Formats: sequence, C-alpha cells, structure tokens
Amino acid sequence: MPAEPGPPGIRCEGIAKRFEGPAGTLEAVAPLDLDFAGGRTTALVGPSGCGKSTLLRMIAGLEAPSAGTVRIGGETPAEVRTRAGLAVGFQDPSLLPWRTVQGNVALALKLARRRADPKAIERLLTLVGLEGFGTTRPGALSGGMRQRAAIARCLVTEPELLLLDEPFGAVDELTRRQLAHDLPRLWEARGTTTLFVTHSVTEAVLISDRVLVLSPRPARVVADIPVTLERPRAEGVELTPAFAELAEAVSAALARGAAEAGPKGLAAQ
Ligand SMILES: Nc1ncnc2c1ncn2[C@@H]1O[C@H](COP(=O)(O)OP(=O)(O)OP(=O)(O)O)[C@@H](O)[C@H]1O
Repeated sequence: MPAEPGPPGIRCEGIAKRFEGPAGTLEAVAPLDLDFAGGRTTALVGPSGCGKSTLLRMIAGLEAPSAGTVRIGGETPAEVRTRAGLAVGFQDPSLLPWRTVQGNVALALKLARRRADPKAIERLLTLVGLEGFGTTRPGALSGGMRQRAAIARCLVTEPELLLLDEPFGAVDELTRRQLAHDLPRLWEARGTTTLFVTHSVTEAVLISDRVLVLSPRPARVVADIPVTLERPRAEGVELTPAFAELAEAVSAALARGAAEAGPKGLAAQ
C-alpha cells in the first residue's frame, strides 16, 4: 500500500507475540490494539520483561508477530525499512569496531543510498556531545559515548519513524538530561514519529507527548497519559508542579499495574 502523506502514524491491530521454549510457551505480548499519531513522541514505560522491546521490534519489522498486524502510515514495517524510512536505536549500540564514529554514522547514509555530508555528520556529533571524536573507533569510547554515536547514526538519515529502546541506558545522568532536552528538539522540528522505551519516569515525561504505561507481562495498557507541557520543554521544567503531577501519575499507574498483577507483578518491578 502506498505511504500516506505527512508524518506516519502507527497502527497495531491485535498484535501479539509468543515465544516457544523448552519450558513451554511464553506470552511476551498479548493481543494489543495501539495507535500512535504521526509526528508525535510516545514513551512506553512498564516493568522489566513486560514486552516493551518485543513490541518495538515488531513495529520495526525485526520480529514477526505471532498474530495481528502493524501498519506505519499504511505501509508494512518491511516496506518502510526498504526505503530507510525508520531507524532503530537499542541499548546495545552495535557499532562496527573497525569503522570510526564518522564512518559508522556515514554507513547509515550509505545503506540508505544517500550521500554523506561530513559537515552535517560533525554537526550531529556535536549535538550528541561527541565533538572531536569523529575519527575515533568505538573501542576507544566509553559505553555512554558509544550509545550517543548510535543515536547520531539513527538521526543522520532523518527517518520518518524513530524507535528508541532505552538509548540512554549507559549515559551519565548529566549528559542524559542534556540529551533528553536537545534531541527531541531535533526530531520534533523534523516531524519524526518517535516511540521511546524508558525505565525513567522523568525522561518519559520530559521527552514525550504521551506516556503509555504497561502492566507486567503479558502487557496491557494501564494508563495512557497525555503530556501537555509546552514544546520545546523549557529548562527547569522538571521542577514545576505540572511536571511533578505528570510524573506522579505515571509512577502511580506503574504501581497500580504491578499491584493488579499480584505478587508476580511486584517481583517484576
Ligand atoms: N527471542 C526470545 N526468545 C524467548 N523469549 C524472549 C525472547 N525475547 C524476549 N523474550 C521474553 O519475552 C518477555 C518480554 O521481553 P522484552 O525484552 O520484550 O521485555 P522488556 O519489557 O523490554 O524488558 P526490559 O525492560 O527488561 O528490557 C521476557 O519474558 C523475555 O524473556
């Protein structure tokens, strides 16, 4: 099906994933119906093991659903991937060790059959705090720096859809805050549809237009919280009562989801 005009929305219908293992069937994602508006940023939060990454991988077309369908602006994930319309950033940055940071970022452009502009790459590296590290190989970077290089690699192709799975996991708190302020400005300006998995309630509220709180596995939506704070987020917004109220609503929903799941849910938190 041809792509719809404008930033692509995502529609998941009855999407589910079961894994077969020696201990039997594991229901990672129970049938879920989800809609994500085009050009918006949504945070997915939920206890460890509730199926967030599996959901993201299915939307990215990296994992086949056991049931249900995913459409991105009317297209299948495979169709969007074929024309390099989506980028995925995982906690494990998986950079090519023999290529420099510049080379790793430029590779994403090459795979998308686009010309690499070294100046544009350098600007992006500056934005993620890697100024002057373009010629360094991943082995000589810290874990957090590798993650930031991977984020630059995601952004360089200017994808329509950005799927980020805890991309700041190994980044120190201060840099993390800076990235949480700076990066959304970039993808908002481009109208990128973004899905973002995080364990940080603060980050979820800071970065997104909407927070979906998921229950312990198999995940269902416990709360769907619109984040109405002004964009771009102002410096110090984390200290405002409106922010605290939203963060509290997310935390309370997480606790409610765990409590409703019983002792298994609480243990999974
Ligand atoms: N390839 C796989 N084979 C078998 N089981 C899997 C596979 N991938 C994920 N699972 C299981 O599916 C469930 C959901 O995993 P998933 O990684 O999606 O959770 P998550 O919410 O992203 O967790 P975390 O927050 O800890 O990263 C877990 O019980 C996990 O063990």
